[in-house]
Amino acid sequence: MFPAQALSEALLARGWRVKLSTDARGARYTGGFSHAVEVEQVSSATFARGGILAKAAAPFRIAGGVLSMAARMRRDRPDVVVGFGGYPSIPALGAATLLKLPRMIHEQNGILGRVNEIFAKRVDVVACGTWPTELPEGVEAVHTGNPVRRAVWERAGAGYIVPGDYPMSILVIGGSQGARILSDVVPPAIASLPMETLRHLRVSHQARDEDGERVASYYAENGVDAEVEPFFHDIPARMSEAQLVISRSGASSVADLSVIGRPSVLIPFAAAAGDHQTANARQLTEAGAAIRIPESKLTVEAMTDAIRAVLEDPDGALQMHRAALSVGRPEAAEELAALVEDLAEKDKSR
Ligand SMILES: CC(=O)N[C@H]1[C@@H](OP(=O)(O)OP(=O)(O)OC[C@H]2O[C@@H](n3ccc(=O)[nH]c3=O)[C@H](O)[C@@H]2O)O[C@H](CO)[C@@H](O)[C@@H]1O
Repeated sequence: MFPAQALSEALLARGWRVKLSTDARGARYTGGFSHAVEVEQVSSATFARGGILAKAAAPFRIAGGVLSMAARMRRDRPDVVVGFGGYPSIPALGAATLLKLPRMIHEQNGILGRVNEIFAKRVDVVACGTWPTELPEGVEAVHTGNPVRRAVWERAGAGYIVPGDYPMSILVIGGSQGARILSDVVPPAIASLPMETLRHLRVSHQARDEDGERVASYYAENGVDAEVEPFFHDIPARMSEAQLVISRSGASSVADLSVIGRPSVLIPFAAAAGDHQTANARQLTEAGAAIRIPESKLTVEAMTDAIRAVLEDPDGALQMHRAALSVGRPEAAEELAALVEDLAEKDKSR
């Protein structure tokens, strides 16, 4: 949802009206959007999840969503329709294709997701968050980078305090849902740090609801000052205060890390389609901004070594901070908004 939020912020600032079309589930995650964005719910469905009945009903739900969206778009005539992938984007993109409205997609990862793959050849432009992105031949593609929210780009290059003998913090995040593997491995790794380090350390740890209690008590029993939440609404602030971030390498997490510029230890989600999280992590590891630990090699010892490598080497940490910034694209939302405007203009002059 964050890339759509970031684009809506840039478009509103340029004076556009913005509507967000999503399904009932997506509508629950729109809290960060400006009140000026109208949220329109539409039915959609996935073939990938659910029982046999849900799968059998999926084509009908999708067709219903496309037709209802087409009726609304005939009335509203949006200047441009932008899809960010995922099945909730099918009705709006499907309707825009039927009505031949200007339309584009943005792909966050280096490999097209299933829905974006279907629409890549049916849209005017494919904007890419990662470069290069594997695309079918003949597709017009532009590298915009992954748009980050205003609260993130406002902290672009926020001053970095190198690790030392004063209050320090580590942020642990597992994508938008939290990651069990990080809740298993990170608390014991942090608890094994020297007393001298622990005395100055504060940890923010995002854990899944079902893991929260055991993670919080483990930290408390081992004398670690930690805050454990299922979702932090102030990640940009916490990230800019952190000396080190331990994270999955989902596209938006990598974008946030590179715009704010923080050293990280990344554990790509091994089951992600086409191993795209390893590709996402590469942007930061190749620049020297992150240490990657594949899930297959993730142990408490490997995590402890990685944390110590950053916290006990202030010069190295400073280099990692600079390296992260060198790949950040704080202007991605503006570039994407400019692309949307170009498409709207092109259509008017047709
Ligand atoms: C498990 C999975 O399939 N994940 C995919 C999903 O990632 P998912 O959406 O889970 O994760 P991302 O890293 O892309 O985005 C997470 C966002 O949530 C923010 N955050 C996180 C924790 C928190 O407490 N508060 C908070 O605000 C992060 O800073 C980041 O901006 O879509 C991405 C974009 O297609 C893919 O790259 C990921 O592979």
